[in-house]
Amino acid sequence: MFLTLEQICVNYPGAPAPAVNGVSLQLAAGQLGVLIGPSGSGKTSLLRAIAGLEQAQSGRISLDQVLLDGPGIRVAAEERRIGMVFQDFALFPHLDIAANIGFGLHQASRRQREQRIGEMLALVGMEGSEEKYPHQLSGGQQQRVALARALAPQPRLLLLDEPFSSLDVELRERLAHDVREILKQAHITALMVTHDQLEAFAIGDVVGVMQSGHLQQWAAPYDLYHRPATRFVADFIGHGVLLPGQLIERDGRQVVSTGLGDLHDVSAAALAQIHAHGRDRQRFDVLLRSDDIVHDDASPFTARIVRKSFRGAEFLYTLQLASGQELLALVPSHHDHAIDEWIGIRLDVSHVVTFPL
Ligand SMILES: Nc1ncnc2c1ncn2[C@@H]1O[C@H](COP(=O)(O)OP(=O)(O)OP(=O)(O)O)[C@@H](O)[C@H]1O
Repeated sequence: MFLTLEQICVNYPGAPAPAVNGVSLQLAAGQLGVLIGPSGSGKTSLLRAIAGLEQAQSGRISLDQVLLDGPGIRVAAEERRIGMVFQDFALFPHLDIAANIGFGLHQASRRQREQRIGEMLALVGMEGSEEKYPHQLSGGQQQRVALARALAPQPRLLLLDEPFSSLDVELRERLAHDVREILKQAHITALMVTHDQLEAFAIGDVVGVMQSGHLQQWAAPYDLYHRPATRFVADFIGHGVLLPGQLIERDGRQVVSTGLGDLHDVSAAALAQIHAHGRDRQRFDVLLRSDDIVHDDASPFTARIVRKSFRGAEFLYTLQLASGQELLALVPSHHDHAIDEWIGIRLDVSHVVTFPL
């Protein structure tokens, strides 16, 4: 693996708990990793430890087979060849774009520097901007220049800390896709921190969810969404709700029975997960996402609409069962029902995910 972290801990003096607590993860060369998690969960601290700006008190960090941090070893930040892009662009306002991008290229000849600046501007789609100044550029353009500047000295790894958070939502989405393409085209290995799940999914080959210094799961976006490893991840990613379930045999088949009907499509992986619950494996919680609940007038199960929000193609309904439990359901927006109306619902769960009680 290109980047390997093993059991990294970061403790700030006087803090009651470690900011980063035993985090291990790996990135292959050219892979894009993203860390998400609530405020204060340790994402920035982890990034700074990788950059060498914060001391990891224990654990090992290696990059391209070289140990950067480990017992008795600490490679200085400026020798790690790690580039960083921050939220606030941090371009030098008094330098033109060429000088900003060329800032880290002191060892290159003038010709090499000009060539590299030209290549970097082309990479981020800003050819011909050499003589402009940062204040003449939009926020998105400034962030492209910041990316070009970080990539110019050919870092072995790029770290991005909330690079889009000061941009408006529409621009963020576009820039997130562009940045993924730019990094892939340049075969850069990168680790990014964001608050925004959709951004994480749009950019990351692998996404990690942090909570209280721990890395709860490190997985492909699809697996994070469909096979969350912990209740925290299930809730944090896609607002899953949990419904009591039970493994029973019906007509010779093992099914998961819930208050909203049986789930027949129980994969071997789901059964293994249920068996791993141990002691009380007959009863557990089943994860339901908004796209697992289908509006069906013919269904014997009904729920009351408590809230609804229009999302264009769909409504996101908050539903309440007779038991009082709330569920979220995405319903095509041509089904426009009123608040307090009872509608028929049916479960259509393609991945059964369970958690022990
Ligand atoms: N320099 C510091 N000195 C002491 N404590 C710090 C320092 N930097 C961060 N912390 C604490 O470490 C914990 C993790 O902070 P960190 O900034 O890494 O989290 P984060 O997940 O990046 O948060 P956010 O999403 O709000 O940026 C928090 O409790 C924070 O208060």
